[in-house]
Amino acid sequence: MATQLAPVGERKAFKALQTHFQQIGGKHLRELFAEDPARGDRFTAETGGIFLDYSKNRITDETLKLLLQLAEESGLREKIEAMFRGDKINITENRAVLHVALRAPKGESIVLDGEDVVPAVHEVLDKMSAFADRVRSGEWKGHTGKKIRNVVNIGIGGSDLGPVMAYEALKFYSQRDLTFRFVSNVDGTDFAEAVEDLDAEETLFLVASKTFTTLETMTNAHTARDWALAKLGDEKAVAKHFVAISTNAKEVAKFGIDTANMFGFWDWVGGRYSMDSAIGLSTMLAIGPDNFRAMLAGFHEMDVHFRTTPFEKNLPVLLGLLTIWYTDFFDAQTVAILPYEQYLKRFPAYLQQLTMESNGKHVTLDGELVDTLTGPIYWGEPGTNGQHSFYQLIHQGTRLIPCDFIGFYKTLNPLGRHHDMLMANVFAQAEALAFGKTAEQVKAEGTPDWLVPHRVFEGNRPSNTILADKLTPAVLGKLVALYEHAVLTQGAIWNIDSFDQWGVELGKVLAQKIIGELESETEPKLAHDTSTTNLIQRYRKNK
Ligand SMILES: O=P(O)(O)OC[C@H]1O[C@](O)(CO)[C@@H](O)[C@@H]1O
Repeated sequence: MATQLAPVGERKAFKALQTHFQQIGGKHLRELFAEDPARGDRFTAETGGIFLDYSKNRITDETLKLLLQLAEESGLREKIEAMFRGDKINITENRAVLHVALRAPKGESIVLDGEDVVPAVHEVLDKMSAFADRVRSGEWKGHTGKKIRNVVNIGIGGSDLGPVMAYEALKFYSQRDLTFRFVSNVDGTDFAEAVEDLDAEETLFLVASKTFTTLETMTNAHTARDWALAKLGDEKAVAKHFVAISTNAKEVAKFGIDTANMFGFWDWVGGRYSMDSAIGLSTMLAIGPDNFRAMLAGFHEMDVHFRTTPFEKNLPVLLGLLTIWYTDFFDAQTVAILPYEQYLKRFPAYLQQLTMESNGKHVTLDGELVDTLTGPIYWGEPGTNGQHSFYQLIHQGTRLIPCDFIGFYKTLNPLGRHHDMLMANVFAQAEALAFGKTAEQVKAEGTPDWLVPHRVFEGNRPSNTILADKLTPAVLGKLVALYEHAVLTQGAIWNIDSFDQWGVELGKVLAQKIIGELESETEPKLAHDTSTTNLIQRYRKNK
């Protein structure tokens, strides 16, 4: 199915950007601000209380104009509409991409294959809410009649990273007499440590898996069942202590969970786009149905903004285009996500799957090799901790690392001067990265000549600063949707499938084969390369 899109490098706007890059790529942010002092007022955009200052990027009005032209020429508008309309834009899996339907308000309609999907979304939400209310109030009892005090989410990838991130991000709003744990790794230590101090009689397991066939999750779920039944004794206990979140009712029933205790979603929700589906049940149990719905409303607000706002004022589009600029013209390899909000400590890890599983692709939708770099590496840590760890390299290393700073006007935990100090660091870091410190400035401070080069800050390191009032469920929804749509923006330009993940398959298949070889009672016939064969043999000998 040809997309009719020329390779990125052959598009008119891209070629114009290449010429433009020759002219301004080497310009320093000091010069850009000197020539255009008002850029700090102009290169900003805001929606629903999310403010983006992108003036400290190595761009001019012309850069922006050409990037916006590239978006138009690449069919971004049509791509956005196609997603919202429910077209099967996940071409390699022949699926619609409708995470936006998960937060569509009641009464809105999104028709897929002749059926409006929004009522089903609200049915599941209502079922989740009723269940959450029962658990939170203590009405839902375990097999021996005790209240549930512990919730353990078992899932991996999108069935873990979103729930963990949202739980941590919204802990301030959580019901504190409920303990939450998240088990993802097939490493038994993850499960063992998670339940070490828990009482099975008071523990509810949420088995979260879109497919309900994922090796790690099913292994952990079976171990959890054995652990629970060892204490509770009776198969019937499963009904009170296990619920499933999945699209696969057949496998859920096979596992022994009553499908009445299953919260469904659909194949048009990608794993990494699912934290606002039933996969978010742990989030709802923690913060309650009203807060969860407030989060969905936040997501929806950003969806409407993305769909309706002209590109030059559209936050996800701007964020996406800036990443294209650094990736494809400056050859930047990474993007650093630097939240100055302790509650967002898992946000960078969450964004890693969202961005890298989505845009880590090497062929276009037409199956041709892409002719530019695609998805960069996303990484990061909360400020100010990162400052005392890896910022040295961002400031003075040899790589260009565009940074996203995320900060809030208000803290949820006001403590003396802490918040002003925290936020002073956001502004100082972005300023230092952009403007640096020249040799003249260093010398003028009386630094001996030999030390001057070491103390020079080249500057010209670009960053975005994203500010919001305070971290609420709605604001979290807006932030996640902002990055989701920035991912689509990038994918549209690279003309790749941002919604499949074939790259995770090969390792999974090989591991299945090797498991048998590691566990075989008799010496297995190994048909690997010499390195893999030796490693397997060494493991077998020493395990
Ligand atoms: O929810 P499931 O089906 O267990 O899948 C978990 C994760 O595995 C992947 O398919 C691949 O790692 C992710 O896309 C997904 O989020």
